[in-house]
Amino acid sequence: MIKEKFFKRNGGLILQQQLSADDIVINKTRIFTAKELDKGTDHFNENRVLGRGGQGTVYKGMLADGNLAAIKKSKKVDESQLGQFINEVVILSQVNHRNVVKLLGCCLETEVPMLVYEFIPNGTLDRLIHNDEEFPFTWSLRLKIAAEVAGALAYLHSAITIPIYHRDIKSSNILLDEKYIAKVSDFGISKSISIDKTHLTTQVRGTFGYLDPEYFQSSQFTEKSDVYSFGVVLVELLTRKKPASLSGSFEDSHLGLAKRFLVMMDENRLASILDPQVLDQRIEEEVIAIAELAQRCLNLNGKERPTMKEVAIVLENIKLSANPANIQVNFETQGFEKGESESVISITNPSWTTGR
Ligand SMILES: Nc1ncnc2c1ncn2[C@@H]1O[C@H](COP(=O)(O)OP(=O)(O)OP(=O)(O)O)[C@@H](O)[C@H]1O
Repeated sequence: MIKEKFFKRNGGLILQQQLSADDIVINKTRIFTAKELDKGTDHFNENRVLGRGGQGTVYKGMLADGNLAAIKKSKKVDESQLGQFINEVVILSQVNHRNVVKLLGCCLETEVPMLVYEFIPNGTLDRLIHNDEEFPFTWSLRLKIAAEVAGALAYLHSAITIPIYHRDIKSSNILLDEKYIAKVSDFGISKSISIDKTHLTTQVRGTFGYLDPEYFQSSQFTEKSDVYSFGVVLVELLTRKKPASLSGSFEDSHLGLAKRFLVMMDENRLASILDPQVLDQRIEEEVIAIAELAQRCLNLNGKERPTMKEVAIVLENIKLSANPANIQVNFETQGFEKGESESVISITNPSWTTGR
């Protein structure tokens, strides 16, 4: 039968094997029929398209139980690339975290395999930062999203039995739900270290602007490469600028955002690169703490970067001590306007600056 042929070709047997090795997982990951997904997306109607990525097209659909879902239909790929699809199923079915998008299951009996996720209604962080200027993107929301993503990555790196590296952290892979809770998505090129023990890859993967320069040179992906990419997301949250802008001034496009940010930090000119909305909100002490954290994440030497766990702790501490009455710092060293000096005194609660 043709369905069986596709199921086998799409890695269904490998998947069944992997999933049956884990009783808990098998209960969670459903195998959907082609019929249910076809019906739920109105025959993969163009007006149901949520977005298109490197791996395929994502459709909004309704499942037989009435729940909304995002259905990722892979591009036509040759058999060697099908592993990437199964990879995402195997990895995501081991993960259970409130800030990681939930995989509901997959469908392998069609010519191109499909993945079914919970539907996340508020688009991507990328859209919020760069395409939604009307949105009142408060500092506390930025801080909350950063802390949530860091928590999810810390969990993936260390809290589960087999560490998982995401390998493509960027603002367009961070989805936002109805309450603007962040959900990390797109695990297509992730690796759990049990699958790839050496982390030595022949082909450098990831996204321009977010890619760890050390990994780019050595092809050796480490947990610190995710830390670097997360650092770029922090800089996006601070500046509302694109990581690899092809438009704008020569200076903008010539140097990537991460590099420009590091130059500004070195020259004590942080204020000149910040999003004006961030400056307006008078939370300079927190901004400096986040900028310093981003600077550490972007260290060219991976070993010098903090772990995601450290990053998550620092962010939680900044959130907790985000009471301007308790924290005062001298901003003039980072090039803030002298006129803002009424909020400039000395540090009385430096816990977040040390990350402890
Ligand atoms: N669970 C989901 N709920 C709602 N929308 C989603 C969901 N997953 C993906 N999308 C939408 O589909 C788009 C494409 O997602 P996808 O992960 O395939 O690609 P990408 O991250 O944009 O690109 P690439 O795969 O090349 O890195 C996303 O930008 C998002 O708008």
